[in-house]
Amino acid sequence: MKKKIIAYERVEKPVLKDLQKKYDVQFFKNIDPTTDPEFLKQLDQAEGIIGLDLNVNKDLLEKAPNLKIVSNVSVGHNNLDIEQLSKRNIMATNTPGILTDTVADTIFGLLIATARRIPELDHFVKNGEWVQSIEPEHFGINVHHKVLGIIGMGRIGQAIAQRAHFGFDMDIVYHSRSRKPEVEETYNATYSDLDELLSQSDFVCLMTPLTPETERLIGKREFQLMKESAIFINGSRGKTIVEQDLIDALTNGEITAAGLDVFENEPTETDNPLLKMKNTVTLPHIGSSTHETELKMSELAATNLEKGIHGEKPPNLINPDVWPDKHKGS
Ligand SMILES: NC(=O)C1=CN([C@@H]2O[C@H](COP(=O)(O)OP(=O)(O)OC[C@H]3O[C@@H](n4cnc5c(N)ncnc54)[C@H](OP(=O)(O)O)[C@@H]3O)[C@@H](O)[C@H]2O)C=CC1
Ligand SMILES: O=CC(=O)O
Repeated sequence: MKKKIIAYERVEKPVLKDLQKKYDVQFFKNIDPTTDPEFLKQLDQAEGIIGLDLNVNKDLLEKAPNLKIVSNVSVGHNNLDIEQLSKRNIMATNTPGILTDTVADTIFGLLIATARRIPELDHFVKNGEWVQSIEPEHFGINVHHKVLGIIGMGRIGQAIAQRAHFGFDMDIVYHSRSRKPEVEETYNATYSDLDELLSQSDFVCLMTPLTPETERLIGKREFQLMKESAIFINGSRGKTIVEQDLIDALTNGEITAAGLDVFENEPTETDNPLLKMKNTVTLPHIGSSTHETELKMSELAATNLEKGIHGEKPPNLINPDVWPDKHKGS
């Protein structure tokens, strides 16, 4: 009998087709996984789950007695309760590295689009408002030679630093849990505590994972520490900031603009005030969403999944504590 698999929300078609040849795979999208009868039926038998952003918590795991692996098609894994997974000896995997450059491109694009007001002025031209030469009220802010503060100098943070240093002659200040001597040397970056980074930077770019330590990391106090001319970019997760405090900071002129790829709730509410502001650029969480990179992510997630359901060690195991002693070193 074919092994049962759940594919959830996003697995690229060629990868899904390939998996469907080998396993009994059901694909679910736009359902409520806590109540959908077909999902719950498959969950009862499933040995593997592959997909994006499924909330894998104690409740779901209690309904998944045969599960061996949850394979995220993302590098972020804040949707997974790792403690509960490990308790049940279930593997969790993600897709680090292969999306790094694509996400850094997106974040840098967002930064430039916000500083140079590209979406706003695109709308201005297409709307027929460009009827005479533009006025200073349409001018933007330089990106090159400015100070870029990066919070979370991991894989993606470093790829952003590379673009900023070599492409735009920016001065880089960063904050992470640990110092990175190699990064400091390669990108002439300076380590700083969070408050100093916030007060020094022309652009503040948030690129940490969402964890209990980073949840609501940037709120009212932190926005008030930023320069009034600062542009804030969030590429991490929406819940790493206090969204209402960002709305207030933009409304009160405590900072100049914001570029956002992520929101507290996704999809965000259509009446979110951030969507009505001229000084925000908003994206629907597309950091890694190019055809090439999404395919690679699905392929890597499928490799992780297949290894896991066949009792082999997946390359991107997040909770190595589940790997039995007899397999250590393999
Ligand atoms: N918008 C999008 O589409 C995408 C968003 N992401 C988000 O980006 C995140 C980062 O990805 P990636 O760069 O690959 O991950 P990494 O693990 O390589 O980097 C994470 C960085 O965050 C730092 N960090 C963790 N906790 C804290 C903290 N409490 N305070 C300060 N810094 C902290 C880490 O510090 P240290 O190195 O010292 O441990 C590390 O430098 C993902 O987890 C995901 O949430 C990822 C892909 C796409
Ligand atoms: O947000 C996307 C991810 O890969 O994490």
